Amino acid sequence: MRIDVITIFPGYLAPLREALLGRAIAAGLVDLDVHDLRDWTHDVHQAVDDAPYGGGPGMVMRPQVWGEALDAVLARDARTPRIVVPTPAGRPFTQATAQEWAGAERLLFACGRYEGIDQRVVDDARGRGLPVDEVSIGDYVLVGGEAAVLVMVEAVVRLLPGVLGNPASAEQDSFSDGLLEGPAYTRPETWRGLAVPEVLRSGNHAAIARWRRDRALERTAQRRPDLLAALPERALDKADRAF
Ligand SMILES: N#Cc1c(N)n[nH]c1-c1ccc2c(Cl)cn(Cc3cccnc3)c2c1
Repeated sequence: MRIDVITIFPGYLAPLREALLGRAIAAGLVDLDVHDLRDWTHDVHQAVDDAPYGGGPGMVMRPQVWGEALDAVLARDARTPRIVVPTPAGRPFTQATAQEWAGAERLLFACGRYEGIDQRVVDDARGRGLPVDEVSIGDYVLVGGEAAVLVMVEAVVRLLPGVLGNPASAEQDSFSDGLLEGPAYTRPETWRGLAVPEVLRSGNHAAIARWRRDRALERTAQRRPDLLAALPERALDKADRAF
């Protein structure tokens, strides 16, 4: 997978070259290029923003600069990317989104700042038949798109074959079966007077699986009843319903 990121703060994306993601890049599983939007300005001030039409607070990012940047970055690889534009007004980014994007050959993230990117940049890209996803990572307000891109790239890249040491981890993710993960434990057996649940030390794999499923159902019901309500009928078996 090729990932391109366009931003006015390239340094903000440095963590993408650390740890798991860094190893994926080193292993050739991911090609990452981070581009400075100001490389496509032509004035001495390298202006990337201007006042909003219709008035209002803040500034809006100029379409000319973004148009040139996107055209140039698109042309650097024959593969057509999904263009991802983080925005507070976007569709929710979920595990399902990450799984969908993990199948893409190429992702191009357009990181904006200020009050956002002139809407005509997205409209022009869509008008040329390019797939554009305007997404939000959650119901809170950030200062720009870079933090969102760090989150989304990690969520996607960890799903790529060969990235996680143990592929089962991704299969047993929270959300992968529609439920939150239950509690996890490791040695010692007792710590500060708190013991590991006995069933986990029983060696009875059926009982352990049942206990873990019950804890996942319990936690999901307590913390994310919306996820439970969204589960398809077939997702809960008779034992689940008895829980
Ligand atoms: N994804 C996501 C996401 C999220 N979950 N919160 N905030 C953002 C986000 C993403 C992109 C931008 C761009 Cl471009 C500018 N801003 C600042 C801003 C703040 C309030 C209203 N308008 C713009 C962004 C905030």
